[in-house]
Amino acid sequence: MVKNNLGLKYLVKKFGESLQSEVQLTSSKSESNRALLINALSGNKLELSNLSAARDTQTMQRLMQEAGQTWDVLDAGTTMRFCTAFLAVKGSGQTITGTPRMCERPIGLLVDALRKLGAEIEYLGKEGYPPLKINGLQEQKAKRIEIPGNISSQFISALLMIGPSLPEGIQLQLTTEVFSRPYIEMTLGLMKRFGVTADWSGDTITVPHQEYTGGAYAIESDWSGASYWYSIAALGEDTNLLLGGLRGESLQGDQEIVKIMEKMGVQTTYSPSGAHLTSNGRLEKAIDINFKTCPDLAQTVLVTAALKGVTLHMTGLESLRIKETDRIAAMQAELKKLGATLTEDGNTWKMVPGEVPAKIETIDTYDDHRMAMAFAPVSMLQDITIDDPGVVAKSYPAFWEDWKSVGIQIEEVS
Ligand SMILES: O=C(O)C1=C[C@@H](OP(=O)(O)O)[C@@H](O)[C@H](O)C1
Ligand SMILES: C=C(OP(=O)(O)O)C(=O)O
Repeated sequence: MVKNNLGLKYLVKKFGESLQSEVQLTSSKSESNRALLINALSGNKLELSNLSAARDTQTMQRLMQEAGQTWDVLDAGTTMRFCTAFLAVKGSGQTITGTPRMCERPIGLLVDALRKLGAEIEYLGKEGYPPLKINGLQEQKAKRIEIPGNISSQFISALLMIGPSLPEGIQLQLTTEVFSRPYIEMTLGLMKRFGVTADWSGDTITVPHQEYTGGAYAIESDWSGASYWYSIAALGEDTNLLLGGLRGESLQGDQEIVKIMEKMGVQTTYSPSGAHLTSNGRLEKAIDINFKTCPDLAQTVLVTAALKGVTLHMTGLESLRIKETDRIAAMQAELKKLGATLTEDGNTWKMVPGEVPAKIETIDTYDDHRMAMAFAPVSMLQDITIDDPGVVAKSYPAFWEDWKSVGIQIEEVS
């Protein structure tokens, strides 16, 4: 089990002032975990700096260093999918497992693809889910692999990163529309940074056999983590906030938060130090958003909109059901506490804000870091209690410390 501080709650006190401050943001776990996999596949040729302190990244780093018989990824999706692909080329009978929730998150499409390439993979529990026992491929049996792109882009990223190490390379044919596409582009972008070329034409991505080159790379700050600060800025008045370490040209699709929040009052400009957030006074009362390219922003945007009286018409939320928790169900329950309703009609969702109660009930977090971080900005309007605040460690361990550093008061309650 992942040990969060069970039983602990944080009372985040209302912060009624205008926020004039700066924060050095945590770095991206998505970039970090890709860089760590590429480093391992390259024979440790990379010089990485600013690796994320996220538990998901620390776990990835520890597993790669220990190289033991049992790889426990805890609740880290990327770590599970990337290490499974790594073991499919380098493994010799290792077991890979994770938390009970991780063993409910699908991996069948990745396993099918790796088996076709020639790896021997056995399901130790339920077919299609971790835990797995993996023997690395002795001989490559296929090069062209068909894979749906609408379940998790992490399967595709994992296959692409091992592609150059395969004797014949890999050719992926994406058989459905692609969700979370920017994460695949991030993968290809980092591979290119380390000397590997790939071609994405139509629905086919081709990676020839080649060697990763070495080189130095500083991981960028985390745009998903930045989204909670955008929420604070949207809910506060007269904000002036510098988020250190973010770049205007990012590999991360969650930079989309800039465009979304422009419609809810936050303007972004860049300097060499990072992203500067100021208030722009705008508020659109109904917004259409497709979260297909940025699913991790959904919770932040839903909470911000619910509190600003903005109706959201949404598509692209399908993958939320198979993340750290069923995020649709969790959001339906918790948004109710803010007086809002989230309804589903086929492949579309609608969030209608309501009257925000004068005292909001404790927010439950469902072992999901993004539940805690998305609801914390309620404190711009009133006191809010967040259950199991330690969940943030998965991606942003310094989250609460960073909040305190700008003057937000937090008290432990039980
Ligand atoms: O590749 C990545 O780093 C990620 C891809 C996304 O997952 P899916 O591709 O499963 O949507 C995202 O939700 C996750 O937090 C990180
Ligand atoms: C879904 C997430 O992570 P993962 O899939 O890597 O567990 C996330 O960080 O929101």
